[in-house]
Amino acid sequence: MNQELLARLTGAMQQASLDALWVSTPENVRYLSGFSSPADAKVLVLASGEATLYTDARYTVQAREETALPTVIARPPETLVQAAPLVEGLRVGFEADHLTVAQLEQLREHWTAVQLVSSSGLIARLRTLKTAQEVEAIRAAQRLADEAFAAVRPMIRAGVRELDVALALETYMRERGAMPAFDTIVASGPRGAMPHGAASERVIGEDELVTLDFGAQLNGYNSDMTRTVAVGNPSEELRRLYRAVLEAEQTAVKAIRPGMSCAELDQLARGVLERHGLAEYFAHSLGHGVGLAVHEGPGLRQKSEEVLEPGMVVTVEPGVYLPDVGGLRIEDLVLVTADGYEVLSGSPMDTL
Ligand SMILES: CSCC[C@H](N)C(=O)N1CCC[C@H]1C(=O)O
Repeated sequence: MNQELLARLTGAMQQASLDALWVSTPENVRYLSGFSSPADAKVLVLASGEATLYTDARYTVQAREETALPTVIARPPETLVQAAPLVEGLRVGFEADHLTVAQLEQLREHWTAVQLVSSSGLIARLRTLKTAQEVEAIRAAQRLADEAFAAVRPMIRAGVRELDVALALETYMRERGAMPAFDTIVASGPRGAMPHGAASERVIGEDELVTLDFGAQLNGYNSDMTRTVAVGNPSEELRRLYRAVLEAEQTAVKAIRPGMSCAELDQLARGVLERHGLAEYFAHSLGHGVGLAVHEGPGLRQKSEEVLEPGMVVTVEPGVYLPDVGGLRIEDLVLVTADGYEVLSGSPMDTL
């Protein structure tokens, strides 16, 4: 864990009046420790800045290779017995957004002389601002996704199953050491009306739009991009939808700069779709931060109170979804820079 990050975290803990933080959210465990099996690990951070990784004997060698943090090898609930002397008499925060009720009961059982405090978003807020190293990791993940798209684009035609397109994208990424960041979305024809239309056995038809939303997870960091491609000659109505979504996407991307409010950015894209009479079909928020998690802060949504800052990496992904007709989405991955933005996704977009 770098010293600046540690100082920011202990500062946030102090503000929340915490003497210690029990970190259980996998992405946060990885963020603090660099350990690549974070679902089987926890980190205890003390206000003094001392941090310890707890994992079990399956990971003895891996932990030695991957983390600079002192490591305790124990399996829960022995983990809690081991940590108990460090937290005795302290106010200890736990991550309410992740810890299950059963796990909280275990903490209560083993840490009897501890004041357990529900905390939320302490590390998530730090994670919204990426270091140069993190930006490089996301850039590499996106580059791989772009290459996968270029390799698979020629097979997206009538007569091919959505599943086979998804498999080709995922195979390309897996062969190069990555995993799919999430279930690859390939939504063709009327399935385009499903924002999360994971690839199905449907065979792509002639003159349809096909929405592909996918990402690579490489060294823990994710990418996220959507392209909608035309097969044959889609109808003028579908083209109209496509052009409206493209305009909304480009308008929002071009407005990105530090100080821009996330709610305002969402409204900018929504306003474009409104002028095209399509706002009611834009069924989700404009975008979200991307990093160790595919979905993280900041949220580019109507009720957000967040403001863009340099170092944030966000998606911009307006879409329209018309039940029984179809729909589409176009999404770029964008870095907020000191004086504007840089689009990290490099795949070409169709012009319709
Ligand atoms: C299941 S991960 C989906 C990734 C995708 N790019 C995405 O974030 N969205 C697609 C529809 C809206 C948005 C979402 O909020 O899930």
